[in-house]
Amino acid sequence: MAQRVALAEGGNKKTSRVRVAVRLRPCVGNSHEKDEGPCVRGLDSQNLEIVNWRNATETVKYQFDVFHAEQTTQQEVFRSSVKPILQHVLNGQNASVFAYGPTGAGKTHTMLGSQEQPGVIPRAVREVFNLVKAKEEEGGWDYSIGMSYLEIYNEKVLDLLSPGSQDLPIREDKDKNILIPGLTLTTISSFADFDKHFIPASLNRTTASTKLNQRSSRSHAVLLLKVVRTQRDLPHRQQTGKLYLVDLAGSEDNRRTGNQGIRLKESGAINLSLFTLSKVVDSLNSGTAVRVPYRDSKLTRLLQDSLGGSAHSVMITNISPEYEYYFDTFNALNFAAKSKLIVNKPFTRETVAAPVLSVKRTREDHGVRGSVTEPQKKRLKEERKTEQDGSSPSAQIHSPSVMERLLALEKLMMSCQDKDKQLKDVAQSRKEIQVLKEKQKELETKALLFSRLAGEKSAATKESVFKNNTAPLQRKPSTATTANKQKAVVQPLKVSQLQPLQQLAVVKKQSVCVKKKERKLSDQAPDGKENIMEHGWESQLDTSVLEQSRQKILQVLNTGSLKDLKGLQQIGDKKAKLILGWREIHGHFTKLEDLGKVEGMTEKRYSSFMKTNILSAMGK
Ligand SMILES: Nc1ncnc2c1ncn2[C@@H]1O[C@H](COP(=O)(O)OP(=O)(O)OP(=O)(O)O)[C@@H](O)[C@H]1O
Repeated sequence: MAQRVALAEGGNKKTSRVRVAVRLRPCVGNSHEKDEGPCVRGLDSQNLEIVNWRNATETVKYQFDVFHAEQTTQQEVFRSSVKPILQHVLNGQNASVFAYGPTGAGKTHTMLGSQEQPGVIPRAVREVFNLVKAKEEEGGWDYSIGMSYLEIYNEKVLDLLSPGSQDLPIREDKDKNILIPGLTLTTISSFADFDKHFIPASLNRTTASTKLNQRSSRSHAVLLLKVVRTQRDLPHRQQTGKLYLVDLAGSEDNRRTGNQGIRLKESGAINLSLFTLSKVVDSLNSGTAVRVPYRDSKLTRLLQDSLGGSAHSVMITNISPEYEYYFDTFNALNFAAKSKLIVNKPFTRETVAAPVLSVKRTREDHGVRGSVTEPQKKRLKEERKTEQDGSSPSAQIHSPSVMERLLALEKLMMSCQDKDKQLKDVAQSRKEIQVLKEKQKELETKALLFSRLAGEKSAATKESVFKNNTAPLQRKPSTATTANKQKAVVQPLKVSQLQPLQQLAVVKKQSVCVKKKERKLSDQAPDGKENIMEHGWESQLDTSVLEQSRQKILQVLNTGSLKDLKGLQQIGDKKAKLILGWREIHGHFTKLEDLGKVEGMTEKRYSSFMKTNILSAMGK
């Protein structure tokens, strides 16, 4: 009997890298902020630079697939970043566009826009209808379009087309398609039809006023357009393509949003899901993770298809020009830089109404993305070896122990809000910074000597490569830097951000210790259990409770204030500051073992830290 059978692959097996665009919002602040000038600006249609707060004379440069400057219109953003991927949806493939960035940077403006300046969503829907019309005229296939619209609010999936509905589950079918049973799918036959459903549903989205944005999105909103095309003649092939248009909630620094109560809870959920998104990206980039943590948040579970999955994806990172948002912008750019390394494998989803032998799926088809391939293993082995014998020039140039402390201290000086305390801390920190800078200089002189010997380009040549002819960006006066600091004391972050696998290739002594530690901590016994020598006490505990405690500690490490960090066992003032500093430089701790990379956290201290904190959390 004729049967509809899913084909494993419909045709296109090519890989598709996540395209990353960055859009800079115009300055919308008061005149005082405008006087300060922007902290970031575009250099051309792909490159931009941001002031380097660590050095008054330096900027950090980034390159993306597209850079949209302040004056870029909604039409241009759509035409260059979104329109090219829409055609795939009509061929049974998935595509997704998501707006990422800190609160108030223009994500909703980009995705939704306004009546006068419609954004990506209305333009994309209109374009899909246009494409369908043109295809129908070609003949041979019938098309139907359906829409769903949901928000993820406080880790709940809510149907915006059916307000009042309960939290919906997210499931995955055997072909790795992400499904939401119970989600309304409304058939639409024209753009006007879409508008009729979309506008009232948008009003159901949860927004609220915070100090940084009058109408801040408190949820991640996802519009899904499902295009099904069916062949008119036998064998009546049917292809289903999905377009996800996602307006993410913004990452928030609650010291500045002034969030309290319910807003603070929302913010916790937003930050946690964005943190998981960052972990997913790290995991995909490292290529070594056994498991990509998609399931750790609803957002990543839903975007599983779009990140390292089967979609043609575009991420539009929105950033703000004002100094007020400097660190948010910096973090967003670093996230965007690592996201552009992700590769997706789009394929056509097709069914036919004829008896078809089921196609055997290869291991790759099943999406075993995280497993370590032989070449990857070899590369990792080589990297470890390089670090251990110190033969990498970069291993000689960076010194995290000195540099991280320097950065952490400077950051603390810049962000400290309590004025009295600031004066005291600044005097103390200045002294420490001076000592650290001397050490840094000493290391650089050695590094320079080494790289000359190794025939590398000198630091001066490297610096000139980054020079451009445009006038320098205005630098906000900072107590942490001096005007005569002509030589860059640190490498622009770009170098390490774009080569995550080499990020640990730092000073020989430390990296050897960190690597060994990392390997030992993450070593798995053949049966998958953790090394009993390291974690013997853990095996006595209930695994789910243990995992909960670990997650709690990880959350404090990633989102806790200085006070929260000091609330952890064995974390004093100095260590808490070093953790904050590490966070500023590297973003979040992907896993607890990363704590081993923080200055002074030896293997023994780490084990003892974990044991004490977990047992104390469990009241033992
Ligand atoms: N490109 C732009 N041109 C003009 N105005 C803009 C632009 N981008 C953003 N804005 C304005 O900036 C303000 C904040 O933008 P928006 O609400 O889109 O930020 P958001 O990133 O979605 O914030 P949140 O995460 O808090 O929801 C709005 O008033 C918006 O109209």
